[in-house]
Amino acid sequence: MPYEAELAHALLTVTRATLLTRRVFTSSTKGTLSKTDTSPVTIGDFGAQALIISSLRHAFPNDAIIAEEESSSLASNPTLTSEILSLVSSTSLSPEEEARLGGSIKDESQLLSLLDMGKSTGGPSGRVWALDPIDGTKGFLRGGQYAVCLALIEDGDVKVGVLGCPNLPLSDTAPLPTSAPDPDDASTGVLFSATLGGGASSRPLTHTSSKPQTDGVKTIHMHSLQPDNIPNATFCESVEAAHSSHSDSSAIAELLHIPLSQSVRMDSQAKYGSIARGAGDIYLRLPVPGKGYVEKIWDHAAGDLIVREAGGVVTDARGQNLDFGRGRRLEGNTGVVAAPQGVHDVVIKAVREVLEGKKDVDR
Ligand SMILES: Nc1ncnc2c1ncn2[C@@H]1O[C@H](COP(=O)(O)OS(=O)(=O)O)[C@@H](OP(=O)(O)O)[C@H]1O
Ligand SMILES: [Mg+2]
Ligand SMILES: [Mg+2]
Ligand SMILES: [Mg+2]
Repeated sequence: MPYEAELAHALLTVTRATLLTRRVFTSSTKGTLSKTDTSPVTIGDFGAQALIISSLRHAFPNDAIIAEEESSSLASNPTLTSEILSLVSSTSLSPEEEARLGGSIKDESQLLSLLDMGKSTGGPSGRVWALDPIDGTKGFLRGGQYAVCLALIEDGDVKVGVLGCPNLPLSDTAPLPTSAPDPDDASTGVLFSATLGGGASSRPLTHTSSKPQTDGVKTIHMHSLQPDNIPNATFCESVEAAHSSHSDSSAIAELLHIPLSQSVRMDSQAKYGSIARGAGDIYLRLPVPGKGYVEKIWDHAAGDLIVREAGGVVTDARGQNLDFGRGRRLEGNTGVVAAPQGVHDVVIKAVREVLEGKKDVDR
């Protein structure tokens, strides 16, 4: 199978990092700092990023890396740096698995330099890993959904995607969670993955060790929704109205006759994983007027592939494919609309009708 080694490595390194974030999630202190753009970052984000970059350097030393965080956000804070080092030093994997990932991080100076190895500018050629160590940091802090996200992009195309979603139900048939997860519940925690042309899968978060290719692995599919059934669809969107316009999504739902009670607000790329396994149907991410925000590739690469491999279509709000070959951001796109193949056209028509019908053209 093409990209078998990359997928196996991505599954293991995302598992190790996700289990680290879970330890921070359940701890009362999360070492939260505010970045220059005022968004939050925690010792969980830094720890997960350092561990994943360390393993990628070990396994694929010639590949470029684009990652969200950098050491300057730590602002030379020695207390937090040593907390992160102790966090990355206690592992949940077996010695054999640790060896496959290249072992542990030795000291603080190695930790800081690893954090800064995710500064590739990306572009249309070559291999680059896109990493979001905690997507939905605000959700992570408020006790909601978050995801550890890793994707391999080659010549602008996503080839491998893995999402670690520790707060989603393991069961593919469970409804979308609307309340805070119980981190001690053994039926919580799932990994989603896909390779281009190889389909999409889910598996238990903790079940990696002996046979990562087969243990607990299930092929996942979107709902096969048709236009007549759209009023029965569930759509999901960001919790933060600053990230995705809630008023526009309401107007679109109204046009499609989808009751608002069928919408679920959820942080992070857990939205992509959820619709890919049929726990929900449509993901709407609608540009907020006046912001001119350009999406980052690490917020979408893994989820885009997982949904497409599960039988969905992912485009921006204008119906264009997401273009991951334009650098660190999705420079050619605005918003995201992900839906089952049978209804994506109809959803895009409604999105365009609502967005183009408004006077505000800054989108
Ligand atoms: N202004 C604006 N508009 C759109 N998107 C933004 C914006 N600001 C941030 N971000 C990115 O949103 C990521 C969080 O994902 P979601 O928006 O899906 O989740 S939620 O808002 O927390 O519900 C979040 O990812 P993390 O930083 O990894 O948490 C950001 O990269
Ligand atoms: Mg962030
Ligand atoms: Mg993110
Ligand atoms: Mg993040």
